[in-house]
Amino acid sequence: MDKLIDIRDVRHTFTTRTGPLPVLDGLDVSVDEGGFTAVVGPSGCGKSTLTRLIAGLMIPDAGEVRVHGAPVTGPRSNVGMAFQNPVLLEWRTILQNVLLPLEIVPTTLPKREQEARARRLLSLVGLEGFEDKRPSELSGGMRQRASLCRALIHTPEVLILDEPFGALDAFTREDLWQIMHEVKRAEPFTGVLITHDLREAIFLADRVVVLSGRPARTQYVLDVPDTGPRDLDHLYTPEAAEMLNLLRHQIEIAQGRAPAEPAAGDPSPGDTATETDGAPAPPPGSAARGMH
Ligand SMILES: Nc1ncnc2c1ncn2[C@@H]1O[C@H](COP(=O)(O)OP(=O)(O)OP(=O)(O)O)[C@@H](O)[C@H]1O
Repeated sequence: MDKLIDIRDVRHTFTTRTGPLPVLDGLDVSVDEGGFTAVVGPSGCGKSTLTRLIAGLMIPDAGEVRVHGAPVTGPRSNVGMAFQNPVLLEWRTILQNVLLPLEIVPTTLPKREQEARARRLLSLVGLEGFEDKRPSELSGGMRQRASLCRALIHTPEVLILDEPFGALDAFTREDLWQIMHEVKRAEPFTGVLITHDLREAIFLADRVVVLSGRPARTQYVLDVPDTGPRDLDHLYTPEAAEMLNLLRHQIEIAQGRAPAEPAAGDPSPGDTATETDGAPAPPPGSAARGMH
């Protein structure tokens, strides 16, 4: 499969009032066309900065950010974004909110077809009948579903989801995970999901990238095996438990609460022991790569 997003050895330091703040230091992330990559890591490590790189909202000090093989040199209009706070405009109906990107990004789609597409997306996420409501008339989960339709209306090349379900209660969140699978089947997209929820990461994504603490580098990559259509029961299988254990261990390393593992080929510190002793092994069918 072709890489749609290819980020290599990216380094970046922000200038702040209190001095330089190194945020990224060796970031490698690639997302295949049609793939869905989740990015996890300690709070404040640089996950949202990564989404800004993909959207072309900032250019890194060093390294490469390519989309479809071309270097990203400025803001990209063909990116859809959804955030934890959906920020829908109260003076517009839900349908008008979903149509908003088409007023900003040039489109050749005739008006009637734009509206038909917005209605189709709303129906796909279960919001049929709510097209003429105002955002305040919807629950938090419904607003987030509308925000997802808005992010998809212009058929973006890349869909970026920055903790979109973080503020929702557990049941609503799980509903939305299932809706996401339905949306991806009906409207295939290439996705990048930023999340703090490891269950969400393995349920939605086909690849999970673990970032180290700040300045972030790519610490670990887990390819989630494709087990066909996923339902929530999938999260309670031994394979899922193993993946979650492994990712949790990697997060502990990223937070500095567990020792880092040696790179392949590094001399072992003891006669027989290795630093990976005690670390969970990758579950069968998954491919895991440590990055050093
Ligand atoms: N434009 C900026 N100027 C200066 N510092 C910034 C800027 N943008 C982000 N930062 C800082 O860079 C660091 C990484 O921010 P970022 O939002 O990417 O982290 P994050 O991993 O998404 O955080 P969280 O998990 O808390 O959402 C933070 O310390 C943040 O304060």
